[in-house]
Amino acid sequence: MDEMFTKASNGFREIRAVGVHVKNGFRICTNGVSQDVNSSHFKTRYHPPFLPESESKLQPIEVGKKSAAWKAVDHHVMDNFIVGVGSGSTAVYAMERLALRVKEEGLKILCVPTSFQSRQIVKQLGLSLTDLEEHPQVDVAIDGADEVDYNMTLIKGGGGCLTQEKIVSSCSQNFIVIADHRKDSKELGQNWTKGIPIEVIPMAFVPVQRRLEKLGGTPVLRMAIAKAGPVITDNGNFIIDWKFSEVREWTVINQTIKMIPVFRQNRT
Ligand SMILES: O=C[C@H](O)[C@H](O)[C@H](O)COP(=O)(O)O
Repeated sequence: MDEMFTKASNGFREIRAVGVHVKNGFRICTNGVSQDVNSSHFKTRYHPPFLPESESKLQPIEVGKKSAAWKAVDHHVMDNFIVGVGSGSTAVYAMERLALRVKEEGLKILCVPTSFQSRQIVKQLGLSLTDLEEHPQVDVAIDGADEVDYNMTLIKGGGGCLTQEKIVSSCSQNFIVIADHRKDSKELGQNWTKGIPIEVIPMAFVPVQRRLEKLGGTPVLRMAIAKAGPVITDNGNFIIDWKFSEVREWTVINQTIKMIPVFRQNRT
C-alpha cells in the first residue's frame, strides 16, 4: 500500500496518513469488508493547506485526516462532477473542502450522500444534493474507512453507514478512501478490533448470527448507547459486528457471507 505523508503545522510533528486510490474496480459487498480488484495507488508527500490559527489547535491526527481529505478533493474532483460523499469524521473534512472549492472556484458539483449524517452536512455546507435516482453514475466517491490491510481490503461500517456507502461507491467511476495511520494494518483485525460490521434486516439477525458462528468467531449485535436496544441503521436494519480471531481469505469469506439468503434480501 502506498502511503501519503502529511506534516502537522503544530510542532512539525509528522503524521502519516494512508491515501488509497482505488480505481474503477471496487466490488460491492454486503458485509463490512470491501476489496478492490484493479487498484492503483498514489504516493506523495503532501503539505497541508494553510491552517488558520483556530485550526492549528486541532489534534495532530485531525490535521492529518484533514490534509489527506483536502488532497483527495483537490486531486480527484473536477467541475461538473457528481461526487459521492462518505460518512464518518474523515469524510466531513472532504465535504468541507468541497464547499470551499465551490465557493472559491465556482465548481458546479452535485453530491450523493451515503447516510443521514452526510446528507445533513452537505445541506449545512450549502452544497447541492442529488441521489442515485437522478444520477446513477457517480464520477468519484470519497470516503473514510475503519481499517485497510496490505491487500487494500477495507473494513467499513464502524459508524453503521456501510450499505449506502457501498452502493454509492459501486456506482462510481473512482473510489477514493482516506485513512489515517491508525487504520493501516498488515492484516485486518490488527488495529480494528470491533469486528466486521454486517447490516442485517431485523427479522433475520438470529439465523445470520448462527450462520456466522459456523464460520468461527463471535457475531455480536451492536447495541445503541443513548437508546435501549440495538443500533438501527439509516435503512432500518440491525448491525452485527463479527469478531474474528484469525486471518482469513477475505475474498472467500465475502462470497460466503453474501450467499446467506438474507443478504440478497438486504440488498434489494
Ligand atoms: O460507517 C461508517 C463509515 O464506514 C466510515 O467511513 C468509517 O467508520 C470511518 O469513519 P471515521 O472517518 O470517523 O474514522
